Amino acid sequence: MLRLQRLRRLAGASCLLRRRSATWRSSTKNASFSEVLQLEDTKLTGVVFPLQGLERYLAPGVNTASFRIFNPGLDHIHRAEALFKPSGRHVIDYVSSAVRMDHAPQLSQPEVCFVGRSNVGKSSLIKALFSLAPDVEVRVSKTPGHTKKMNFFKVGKYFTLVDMPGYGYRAPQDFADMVEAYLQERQNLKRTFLLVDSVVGFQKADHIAIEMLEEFGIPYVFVLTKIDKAPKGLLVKNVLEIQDFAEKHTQGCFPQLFPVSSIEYSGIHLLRCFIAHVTGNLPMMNS
Ligand SMILES: Nc1nc2c(ncn2[C@@H]2O[C@H](COP(=O)(O)OP(=O)(O)OP(=O)(O)O)[C@@H](O)[C@H]2O)c(=O)[nH]1
Ligand SMILES: [Mg+2]
Repeated sequence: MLRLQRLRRLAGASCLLRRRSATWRSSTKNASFSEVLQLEDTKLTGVVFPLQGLERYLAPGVNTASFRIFNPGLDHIHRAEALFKPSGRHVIDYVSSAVRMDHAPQLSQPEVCFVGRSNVGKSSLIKALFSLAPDVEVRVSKTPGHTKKMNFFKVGKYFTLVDMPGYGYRAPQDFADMVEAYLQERQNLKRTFLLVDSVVGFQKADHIAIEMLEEFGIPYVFVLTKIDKAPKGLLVKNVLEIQDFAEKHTQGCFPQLFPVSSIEYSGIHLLRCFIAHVTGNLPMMNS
């Protein structure tokens, strides 16, 4: 697809954005894995492995093999958490922001980035991932189009997380220039997380972003956000649709979706573990 055409479509595609905004409840309950381990089994599964927690709502016979492709043990999840906790010389911090690639910090450590429609919950997800490092400031807002720059956060010497501006409604003018260039040029980019809102499911702008990631041939994975907000039936429908799409219509997408709630911390511990894994920081894992 012509770059300019995609640029316009990504920046301008008006989506069915829900204006009904959620208030940010800054609960720290279940932020740490040791707290989660105190939960009874069903609740623990729901918080740590939200996909598996949904299995009981599925019709008999639905194939759930792809729900467990990345299926670490609790010990791996615990080990991964240590990377997200600052200690001694292990510093987690905001590095800098950039609107152009030549302003992006020169970092050689593995990197992952978070993309998705404005307001889908990218910054909130990063804030939840960093909830054990409360000094790290990640700004979230109920107003779509809040994040205007690429924001780089360094997790010690291990990896970098990048919070991207959103596409679609109120995307920054230079969105596509900045994000396309980043995705194409960033040598140390190990995985792109494409966030989809669990209440609204795939939107037109998401398909444009998927097309772009497929065209660039870079590995990506879907994250389903705000699962605390979606009624169970709708959540299950969107989960199955996205899993099916990833399996049948993509090349570069990891075939397991990661559902999360940045408010209740569901899926956050597993996602920390996946990030540690894809950045090469859990060498004992072979899944
Ligand atoms: N209920 C609920 N609300 C959430 C969750 N994650 C984010 N939100 C809310 O969604 C709104 C947008 O969150 P942000 O994290 O700023 O979204 P963003 O994708 O970074 O948005 P832009 O920077 O504008 O692209 C805020 O009002 C958040 O409180 C979640 O897991 N559950
Ligand atoms: Mg943001």
